[in-house]
Amino acid sequence: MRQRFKPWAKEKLIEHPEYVSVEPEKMKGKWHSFFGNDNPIHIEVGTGKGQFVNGMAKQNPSINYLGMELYDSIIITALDRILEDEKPNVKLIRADASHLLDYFEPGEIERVYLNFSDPWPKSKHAKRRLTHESFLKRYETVLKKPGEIHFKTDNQGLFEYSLHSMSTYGMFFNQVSLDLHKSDMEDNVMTEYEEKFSEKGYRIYRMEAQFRS
Ligand SMILES: C[S@@+](CC[C@H](N)C(=O)[O-])C[C@H]1O[C@@H](n2cnc3c(N)ncnc32)[C@H](O)[C@@H]1O
Repeated sequence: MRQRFKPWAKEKLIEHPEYVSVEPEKMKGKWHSFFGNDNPIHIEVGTGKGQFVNGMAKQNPSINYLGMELYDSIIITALDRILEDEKPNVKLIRADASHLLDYFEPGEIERVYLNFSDPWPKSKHAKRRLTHESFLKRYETVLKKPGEIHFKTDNQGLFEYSLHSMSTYGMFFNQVSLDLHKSDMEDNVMTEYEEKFSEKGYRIYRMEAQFRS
């Protein structure tokens, strides 16, 4: 995602500790208290501008959504979206998924969403893909068993890589769609990238994968 440097973004994030955690290590094991309830917590890794987590939070008030994003200048738009109508069940974490184990206790999360993750097409960059084995290990640890990953992308190469990486890891698939917008899924919440690419006529791929318990 293209980002413009916004020097004021960090300050604004810090002004809203009720919605954004910029020091997630301090929240390890305490995420339910951040939401003020024991409802399941679902995270979107690489939430971007937060359209998905905000839409999901509106659609499913008894699930807590946590949007994780690397960059202040991008996550700031997700915060603006939350502030527009102050939903209690969506919060943000400005953090790098590579350090997931520093932020969450084992079993603290109930689902991981990966939407339109950066494809890193060169094979020398495969380790950076969010569905690389090293990331799957981290997700498996922080997820409550059995633990699911829901994944959407327009990128056929990344989708094929991810199917292979997950099945090699021993995961199985509850749903696989090779053309989501022509499928019968009724409650799909679109992400920014999904809107942009489907308007251009690109096909959207989707899967629900589960770890073996
Ligand atoms: C292509 S965008 C997709 C944004 C959004 N999910 C969507 O579908 O519209 C991918 C986002 O993932 C973020 N990202 C990439 N690697 C990450 C990581 N290791 N931890 C957290 N966020 C990451 C990027 O900064 C970027 O905003």
